[in-house]
Amino acid sequence: MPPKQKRARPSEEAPKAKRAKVQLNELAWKEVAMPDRLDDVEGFFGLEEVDDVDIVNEDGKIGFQLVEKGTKAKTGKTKNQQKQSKNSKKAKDTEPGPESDNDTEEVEDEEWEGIEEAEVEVVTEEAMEEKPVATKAKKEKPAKKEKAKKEKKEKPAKKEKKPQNPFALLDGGEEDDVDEDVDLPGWDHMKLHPRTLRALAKMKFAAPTAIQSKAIPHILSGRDLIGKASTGSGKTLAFGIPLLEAFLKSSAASAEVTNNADEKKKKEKLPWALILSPTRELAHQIRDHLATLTQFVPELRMATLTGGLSLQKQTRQLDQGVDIIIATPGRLWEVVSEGQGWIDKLKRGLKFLVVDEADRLLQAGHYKEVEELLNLLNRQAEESESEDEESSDEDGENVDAKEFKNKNKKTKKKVPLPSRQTLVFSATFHQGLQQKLASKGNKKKFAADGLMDQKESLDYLLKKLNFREDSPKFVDANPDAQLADKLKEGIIECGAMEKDLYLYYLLLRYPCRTLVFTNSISSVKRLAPFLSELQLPANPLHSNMIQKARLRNLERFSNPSNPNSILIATDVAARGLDIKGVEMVIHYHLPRTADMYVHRSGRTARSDARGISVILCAPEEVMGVRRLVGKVHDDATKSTSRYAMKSFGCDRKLVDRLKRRVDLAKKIADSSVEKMKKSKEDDWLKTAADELGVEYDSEEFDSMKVGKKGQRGKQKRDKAASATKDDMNSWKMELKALLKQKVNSGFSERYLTSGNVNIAQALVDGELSHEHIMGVDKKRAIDEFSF
Ligand SMILES: Nc1ncnc2c1ncn2[C@@H]1O[C@H](COP(=O)(O)OP(=O)(O)OP(=O)(O)O)[C@@H](O)[C@H]1O
Repeated sequence: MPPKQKRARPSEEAPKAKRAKVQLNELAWKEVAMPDRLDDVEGFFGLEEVDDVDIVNEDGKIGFQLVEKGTKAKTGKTKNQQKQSKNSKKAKDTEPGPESDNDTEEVEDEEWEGIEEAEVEVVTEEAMEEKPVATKAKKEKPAKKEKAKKEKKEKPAKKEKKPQNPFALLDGGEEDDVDEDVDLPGWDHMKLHPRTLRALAKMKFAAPTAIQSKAIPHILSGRDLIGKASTGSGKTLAFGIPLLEAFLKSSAASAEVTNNADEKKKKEKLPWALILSPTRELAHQIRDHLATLTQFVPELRMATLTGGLSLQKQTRQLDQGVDIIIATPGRLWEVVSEGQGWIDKLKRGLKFLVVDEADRLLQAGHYKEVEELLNLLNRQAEESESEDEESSDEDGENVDAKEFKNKNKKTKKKVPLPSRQTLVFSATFHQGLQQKLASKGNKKKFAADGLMDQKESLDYLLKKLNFREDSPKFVDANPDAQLADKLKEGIIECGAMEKDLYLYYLLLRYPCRTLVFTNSISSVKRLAPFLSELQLPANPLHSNMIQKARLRNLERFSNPSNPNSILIATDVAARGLDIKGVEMVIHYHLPRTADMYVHRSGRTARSDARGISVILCAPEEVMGVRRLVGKVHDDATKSTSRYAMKSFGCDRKLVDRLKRRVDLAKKIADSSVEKMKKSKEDDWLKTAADELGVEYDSEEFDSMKVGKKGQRGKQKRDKAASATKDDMNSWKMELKALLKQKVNSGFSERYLTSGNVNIAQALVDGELSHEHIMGVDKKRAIDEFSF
């Protein structure tokens, strides 16, 4: 990775005949394919490579040379070459470098240090004229054709007859002739481009979902739109398909423009769509999804701007020219603050602005950045033009920097309507939104439902979006229900202290990919080891974890080889995550808002799948559940359906039998956690006391620290921390013995009699399953609902 501010310098020597120099940025960098997952693949996410480049060393000066077509291309990034470049650069240049970027990819950045400053020499004129886009398209085609040919050889019969089903064409591995017709009657009415249809066929999406059916035609006709649809209902493609259609249409139109007419504009390659996402994980998910959709349109280029990856690499991607930017507001703000004129480019280029999960953008602390970004995007074109002139005439200060400085000083002018189309999507827009927009926000009207702050902010944000129309099209794909069709909801009423027991019961009785939500980080920290003691390994996920651990745990949770994986998470995992096979969501705590319940529960029953959401409800939460039902289910106000949430039937006898296991596991886990916490705290306090030169007395400190209110909790924690090694050992032995016993009829004798079986290992090896422990056939929680 190149360092932050270093750029290639013009050579001081006279250029050799017919050799032109280009910047590293101008090469056709290609992203290295990574497994289809959300994480950053141990730091390799976003790795790029370039073909047809040799590294040359002329008189100790490192450079790059494009090799002629037909000759064997070498990548410019072997480790040795990087080191060579780096070393030689270091040897030559003793000037202090720019301050290092504190981004997460320091290692990779370090390895690239020095290479950015090297010059790139284009040997042939033909090569020089190749634009990155064209290079990419040309290079990918032969590879695809070869693959298709290979597949054709393996399945020759399929090519002969016209496929009966629309997907057969793709299954047969036909050549990628993008103009070939794909017959997908479900999509007929939208008159989509053959390349879009081909991708849909490959994804096996035979027909649009409701939100896609309702929203896409309006977007295609040029309307601004607010789309609401339940979780997992395909909102990403509801905006993704029209974006692709518009791109295909505009590239067809621009192909008709004669070479001379708009040559300059074509070269500039302005971004024409910006998608804002509240989280980095979502941004990558959207990108992956759109990448699948646009797989037959290699000339369309996307860039993801999110935290956690090198800012320089992302900026370089932008410099190469992108069509669609998918960004989190924080990182986009950073990019525009860098001052490379990006706000100006966005203003001139954007044809689409998409805000996904708009209500989340308000809650996540991004609001300020979103607002500032929209302010800048909405600024009058003339202002930016005059600043442009100033900046180039005077001190060369960039447009963005000036806009930042002046944005508050300017007298407010009427914001002109933008030429871009604005699309806003979420699962939790309320129904009165359209009227509110039309009335331009009567704040008093919103106060009635007690959610004043959020709705006021939302109204404000929507105004900031500066829709072209007074009343943008409001499409609600599920006006009667906020939750997915195939989601079943249940409630287990239990004592507050029994939640662990019922959680264990559910996980043991109904093994499946399960997501457990809690309201606090400390609960996640406690429950993960607790379940682990019970031989149910659970992956924790909360915002205090380092990003890499979060991503790794998410990846483990979504690993298809473990269909019974468990994730214990705070609401950081509540929105947007599209993880295949999540069958059950358990609300260990009642969510704080109805919207959060909708999003949490929406991690299951996605697309056409079934799923179940169960609330573990303590007596003090009953009123909250009633309020929740009233908000989420419209028909809940009718006396006949007062309880839209059915009581989830539990085998109470079985629950009783699990009690001792749970008690022991709790003791072991709580003691371990408290011991660890205490030793960490003691270490820290001792060091602090040493530094201050005072004596550290833990008891005295504790009495000062904890008020009366916290005394009970503290006593409990102290008790847990004071468990002796012998206590722990005897609990562990007893638990181990209990875990080997059947809790129901039909338990495998092998595990009853063979005393030295390592149950955890047997579970991992797949020799032993939950059914063995339970002594019953696997049951699906969803099947327990017979309504
Ligand atoms: N037309 C279609 N037919 C079948 N499956 C589809 C179709 N469109 C999208 N899907 C699939 O549905 C799943 C959910 O889509 P998506 O993530 O876009 O949902 P969403 O509405 O944005 O959910 P959330 O509100 O939770 O973010 C994805 O796995 C996607 O591949």
